[in-house]
Amino acid sequence: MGKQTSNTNSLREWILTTARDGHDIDMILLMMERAGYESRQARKIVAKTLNRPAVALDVEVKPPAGKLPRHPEPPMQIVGGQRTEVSVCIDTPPIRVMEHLLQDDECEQLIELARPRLDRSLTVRQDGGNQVDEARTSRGMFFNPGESPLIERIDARMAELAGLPTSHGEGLQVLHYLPGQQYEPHFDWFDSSKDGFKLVTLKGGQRVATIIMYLNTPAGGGGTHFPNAGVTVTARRGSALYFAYQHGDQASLHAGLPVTEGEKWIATKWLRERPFK
Ligand SMILES: O=C(O)CCC(=O)C(=O)O
Ligand SMILES: [Fe+2]
Repeated sequence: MGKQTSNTNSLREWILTTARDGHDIDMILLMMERAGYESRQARKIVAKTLNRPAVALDVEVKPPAGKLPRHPEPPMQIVGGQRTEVSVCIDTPPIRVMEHLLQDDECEQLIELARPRLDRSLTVRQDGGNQVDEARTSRGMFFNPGESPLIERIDARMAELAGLPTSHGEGLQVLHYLPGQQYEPHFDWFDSSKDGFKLVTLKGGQRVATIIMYLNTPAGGGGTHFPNAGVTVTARRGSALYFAYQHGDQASLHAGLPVTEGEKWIATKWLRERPFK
């Protein structure tokens, strides 16, 4: 590193080139610190340049104190009377792609029930509140746990799939993305070094698994991408993506890729280590 990195643009270029040359993030940070950058500032710039949440660069893996999910086993599972096939298994992070987890008419009903209740999606702020976030441009809504027989049935099916009691589930969330809309790389676990951690984990503790149900098949784009695992799951009506994680798990970094054509509807179920309600 030399004088050429004294302005931000060329510093960003240097970070990108160095990462492409195969140096890992710790090495890039070390080189920056040796060149006089303060550690926090270096992490911030590297995270922004490589489109990684800053937390990705500085966290410890901590297993939950509460219950762990049970990963669905191939070749198939019968959950809530629904026969679902496990078509893909990945070890790191534990990922399962599930076929026919929802029936077509359940997907349709979820979309129609959610449509009039959609609002701009929020993300959890560091102080524990919610915020509109440019990284998440979809619109969404939450069903109340067990608010109707359909929701009750789906909540129960998802809990059974992950081997956790229904009480460990957050309210089912539906998201709607139009062309260009996406959810940038993020973790679903909560970062214990953030001020709001106590508040967001007060009820239910840490998140331990996520199930993303694809309610339609977007005409283009819209897959769920795990940049650190090098995996993209195709969004297809009725299928679902299960993945599990612990605090600090870098492999679980994931993104909702931009929809390029048509629209994308998903329902997300986040599961906690302890009862959420
Ligand atoms: O849209 C997607 O495929 C990903 C959604 C997601 O990551 C989430 O809801 O936590
Ligand atoms: Fe997510």
